[in-house]
Amino acid sequence: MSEVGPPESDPEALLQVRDLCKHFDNESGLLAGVELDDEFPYVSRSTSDVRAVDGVSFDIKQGETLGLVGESGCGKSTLARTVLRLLEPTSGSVYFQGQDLASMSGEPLRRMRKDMQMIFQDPQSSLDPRMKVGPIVEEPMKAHGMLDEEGREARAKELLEKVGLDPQHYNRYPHAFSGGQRQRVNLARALSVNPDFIVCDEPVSALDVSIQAQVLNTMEELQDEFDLTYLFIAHDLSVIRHISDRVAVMYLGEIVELADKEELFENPKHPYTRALLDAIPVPDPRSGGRKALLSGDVPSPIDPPSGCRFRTRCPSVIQPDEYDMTDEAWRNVVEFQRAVERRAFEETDPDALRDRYFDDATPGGDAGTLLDEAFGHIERDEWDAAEQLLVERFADQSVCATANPAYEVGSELGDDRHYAACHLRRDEAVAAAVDGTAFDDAARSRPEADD
Ligand SMILES: Nc1ncnc2c1ncn2[C@@H]1O[C@H](COP(=O)(O)OP(=O)(O)OP(=O)(O)O)[C@@H](O)[C@H]1O
Repeated sequence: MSEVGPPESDPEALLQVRDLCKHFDNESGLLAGVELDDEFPYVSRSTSDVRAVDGVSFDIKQGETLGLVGESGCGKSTLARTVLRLLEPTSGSVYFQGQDLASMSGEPLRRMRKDMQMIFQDPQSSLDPRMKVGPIVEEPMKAHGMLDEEGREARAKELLEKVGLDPQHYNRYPHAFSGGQRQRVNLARALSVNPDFIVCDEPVSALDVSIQAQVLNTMEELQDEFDLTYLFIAHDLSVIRHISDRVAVMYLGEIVELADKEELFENPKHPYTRALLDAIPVPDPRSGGRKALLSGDVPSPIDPPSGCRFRTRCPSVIQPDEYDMTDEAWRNVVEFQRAVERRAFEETDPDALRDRYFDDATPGGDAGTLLDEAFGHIERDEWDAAEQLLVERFADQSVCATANPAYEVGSELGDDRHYAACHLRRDEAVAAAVDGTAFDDAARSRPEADD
């Protein structure tokens, strides 16, 4: 890892993460160490890795909050823990205050850890119920040999007050506090060792909405007062919008979009970000609350799709160059192919399927011939053959499947960079690079997918 060298990026960044990967050995999971093959030959056990974090890069500047958002299981917590080196990275680098964390160990790493604290989602289980809150707050100071006993008590009381608690409650046990108050105790504990950087992993998700805003406001006040830098993880976009300066959107182990908060919310460039934003509950009662959520399941991180990982659910997947269908006809092909993959219908009559999926637009030419072939397979109950044909000749031929997208486009709001991992942005990225609104490495696109 150390041969990766110092990353060339924002020299003022407090944290620089480059191409970070964390893969879990699948064998450490449920069937770890169990020899099944002889006894249960029909149980196939994959030895492939879970690619929980797979080539993630970003910077966080001193004093800013980077929000990290994504669906459950996309790798947010693994990324956070790997950044703090609570988990050993599989590859890639993390530089904190210009120092390569991977090359540190023993006492220097322990000292560096003092400057990097973490707050977890569940304020209940992260506080030892047998300890009073005063000693809980003092614990990290003790571990790092800070101050004497009296000094630690005075600092703990001062911090309890700073986070909005009554210092007189120093001798109370955690059960005497509400969820929001317990999270404030956690904040005081993290602050006790005077850190520069705090990773907040879903810190308000377990709290009532009315309490969330109060805790977030306190976190913002503390950030100003102590010049703190936050990596703030949440799956809730309204929380992310409240607290972040910039936002990174994560999908299946990768960052798919990263931009200034306003830019990301007002001018999202990735179809996944748009889908997440569309899923935010709308206050207007006539809208019926939530809009449609994304269709289809998130693929397994053991065998993620080639190219763009979102392509198997993307509503805007790009038509392969070799066809010349109308947009409607291509959308129908995609919808039909996904329906066949999911075995979403029982109908096998070609005319009925044509009516159902291609009523408004049927592809002609080669695409039409291939579709007829697929209809024939379904009519003969050869579902696997139909699926293989549709996937290989349509889905797998798209640039979305054959190349990894990575583009920088011009930012309309704010003057920060806007990264969008979507091939739909290819032309914009090139234009941005040409007229100088983006950066030198804009429009860089990674080579052909290797899987
Ligand atoms: N120790 C582990 N061994 C094997 N796989 C793991 C391990 N920890 C996490 N994973 C897998 O890695 C992927 C990412 O998990 P992670 O908990 O980082 O996601 P997340 O976005 O934080 O989800 P959530 O919001 O639900 O906490 C998931 O597929 C998860 O099952």
